[in-house]
Amino acid sequence: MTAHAFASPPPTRAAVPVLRARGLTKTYGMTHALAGVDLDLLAGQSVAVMGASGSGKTTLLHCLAGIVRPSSGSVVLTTSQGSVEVSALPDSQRSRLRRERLGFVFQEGLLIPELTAVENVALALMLRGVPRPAAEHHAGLWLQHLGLAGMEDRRIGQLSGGQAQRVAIARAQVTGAEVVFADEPTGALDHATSREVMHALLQATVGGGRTVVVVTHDDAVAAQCQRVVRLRDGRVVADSLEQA
Ligand SMILES: Nc1ncnc2c1ncn2[C@@H]1O[C@H](COP(=O)(O)OP(=O)(O)OP(=O)(O)O)[C@@H](O)[C@H]1O
Repeated sequence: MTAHAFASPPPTRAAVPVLRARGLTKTYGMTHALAGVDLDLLAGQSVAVMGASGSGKTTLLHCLAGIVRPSSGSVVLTTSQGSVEVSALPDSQRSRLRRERLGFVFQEGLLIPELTAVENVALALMLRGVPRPAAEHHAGLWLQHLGLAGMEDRRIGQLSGGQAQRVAIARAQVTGAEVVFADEPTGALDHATSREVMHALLQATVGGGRTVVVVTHDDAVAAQCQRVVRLRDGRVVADSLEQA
């Protein structure tokens, strides 16, 4: 079985948005981090979310991914397993949804330094009940697929920043997540490595019919995505899809 076979692409649902946000607001005290966002993300689409510091990018990502609940508005996720209103779920069900149906690549990687590359990736499967030998086998296939053959048994601290981000990409992909969220996935990398990591991320996601949402300050990273959404003061002020 190949890495692709284990995390097979979902059927095409071109007309139905994978994520549909309506009237999203998020308020922290006096701060309106999101001030009314409507957004449809399609299957197989790569979307960069850009904007100045404090414009609400991470808050939007966190609301879309069910990490935080919006103050008002809704987020509906539609995958091959059906539709769910993420924003209406209690905390425990949102955690489960994130673990089972979504993938995450954050700048810090969220990798466990004490574990090896293959153990970090396998953990995502073991949390879903896959026995360790099978989990490590499939984790190894994804690491190979992302150019990390021979590095499976290194701890995270023994990898370069770009290699560690590839481990994070493998971890986000190994469960077959149909939507992957990346917050500044290349923020700590040099230009060439950033390009390679973005390429690996896009190949592993969009290449398999999955959707990827990337928060970034970097124009070069955004240019690798199919669509760019710009935020200002918690609102969408530009969307390359609408301009196209
Ligand atoms: N947990 C929180 N508590 C209070 N205020 C918050 C919280 N999270 C975000 N904010 C505020 O909400 C606004 C939007 O923050 P957010 O992190 O979404 O912006 P951003 O565009 O991702 O910024 P950056 O590019 O600097 O990461 C900011 O004014 C921020 O200070």
